[in-house]
Amino acid sequence: MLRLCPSRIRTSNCHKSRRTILSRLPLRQPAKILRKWPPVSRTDRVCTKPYIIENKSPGEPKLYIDSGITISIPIMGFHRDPLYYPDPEKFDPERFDQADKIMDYPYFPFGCGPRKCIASRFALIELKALLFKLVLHFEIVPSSKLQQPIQIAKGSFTPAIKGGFLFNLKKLSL
Ligand code: HEM
Repeated sequence: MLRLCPSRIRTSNCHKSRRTILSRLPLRQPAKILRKWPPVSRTDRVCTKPYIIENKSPGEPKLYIDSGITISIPIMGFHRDPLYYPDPEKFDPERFDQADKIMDYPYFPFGCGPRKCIASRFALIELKALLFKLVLHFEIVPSSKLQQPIQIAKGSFTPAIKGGFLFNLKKLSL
């Protein structure tokens, strides 16, 4: 049976008994940068039984999906759909601030269901630890060679920046 992601997917990082200092960031909130820039821009599922997606309005065709068909699920497309995220190109962390509304957003940078990223919690902790160390010891300055505004490079499976993500690290004297 094909199981597409419902729109109310989000990753939960909440595990109160295992809170650490680094994970004291708002746990019930998504990693906001992964909304606009999900490193895995799409995932897919193979349909194992014929499935019909019913039309939502009269006149709209039903969608018949045969077994064996691969469905591509555009994670980044959902994350940038103005239906759910007004002004989707804007990096606006505050848009997630109302915790009770988070469940209403399609947010699944780590995929969903039984084959969801096995390392979703590990990846967030790892990134927080890396960022923590970086901003503790360095000032991060965009390189003069960085093309701005940034554009997505073509031909890369994961979203990559055209020309490279070039920045300099200035060691802070503590
Ligand atoms: C921010 C970092 C990461 C993101 C956004 C990410 C995202 C994803 C996504 C979207 C999938 C497909 C899930 C689906 O189809 O429902 C996936 C699968 C997977 N990821 Fe990640 N991932 C990240 C980091 C990692 C890391 C650090 C590891 C390993 C140390 C990892 C291991 C895996 C594995 C093994 C799968 C396949 C799971 C399965 O097929 O059952 N990921 N990841």
